[in-house]
Amino acid sequence: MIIGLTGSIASGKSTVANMLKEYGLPIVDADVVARLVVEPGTPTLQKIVELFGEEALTENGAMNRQKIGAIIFNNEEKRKELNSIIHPAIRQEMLRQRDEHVKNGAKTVVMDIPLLFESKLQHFVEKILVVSVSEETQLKRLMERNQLTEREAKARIESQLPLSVKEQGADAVINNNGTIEQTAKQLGNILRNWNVI
Ligand SMILES: CC(C)(COP(=O)(O)OP(=O)(O)OC[C@H]1O[C@@H](n2cnc3c(N)ncnc32)[C@H](O)[C@@H]1O)[C@@H](O)C(=O)NCCC(=O)NCCS
Ligand SMILES: Nc1ncnc2c1ncn2[C@@H]1O[C@H](COP(=O)(O)OP(=O)(O)OP(=O)(O)O)[C@@H](O)[C@H]1O
Repeated sequence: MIIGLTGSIASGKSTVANMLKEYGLPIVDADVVARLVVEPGTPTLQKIVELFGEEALTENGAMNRQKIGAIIFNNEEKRKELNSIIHPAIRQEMLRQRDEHVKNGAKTVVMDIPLLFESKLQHFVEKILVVSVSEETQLKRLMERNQLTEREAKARIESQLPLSVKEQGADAVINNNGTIEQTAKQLGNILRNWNVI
């Protein structure tokens, strides 16, 4: 079974992905892949420099994540342009990793895709698991984790679809407002229900 793990920024996807790893399930992580495809020397990074100029790079020639984040979370047009460069490369590599796990005999593969709904990637997966939190919890955890002001955090949250919309497209929803233990318990129930464990 291919499970799509999604949610929104700081809703707890990585926290749940780590629990899934403990069950021994292979994870294909879109955020990790997004870093891989822009390593120095890649054609994708070259295209990003063409779009944003040399200031897209740090002194070491790597992508300047902070600078690009500050631009694209506040400018929809630039975000769409970046997405159109980087997303095809991310998709290709994610499918390659998924297929490799299946070839190596994995019965279940988890694809952790923050923008599963925004990018309409539902067809990549068989079951969709949404990790959800209230708007209040999301804002608080994002500000704390990334050391952002309320304004910066809200800009990031608003660049994604609301969690209420994502819940409607889910096969199962984890409510991650509570403790880590409560989240782990919900996950266990869902995996048993799906006969994964
Ligand atoms: C904008 C970038 C440089 C910011 O890097 P930074 O290290 O600060 O954040 P990180 O990569 O860890 O992403 C954190 C979260 O931001 C959100 N996010 C990232 N990119 C986007 C985007 N284009 N649109 C909406 N939300 C996004 C996701 O929820 C993601 O989990 C980076 O996120 C990036 O390269 N984004 C484009 C690729 C992408 O869409 N990645 C999302 C998963 S496919
Ligand atoms: N149940 C919980 N109780 C307290 N803190 C939590 C809980 N779940 C997650 N967190 C914290 O909230 C923050 C966001 O969680 P996490 O990094 O798992 O989210 P994410 O959805 O993967 O985010 P992103 O899309 O930005 O990668 C982290 O600092 C994490 O430690």
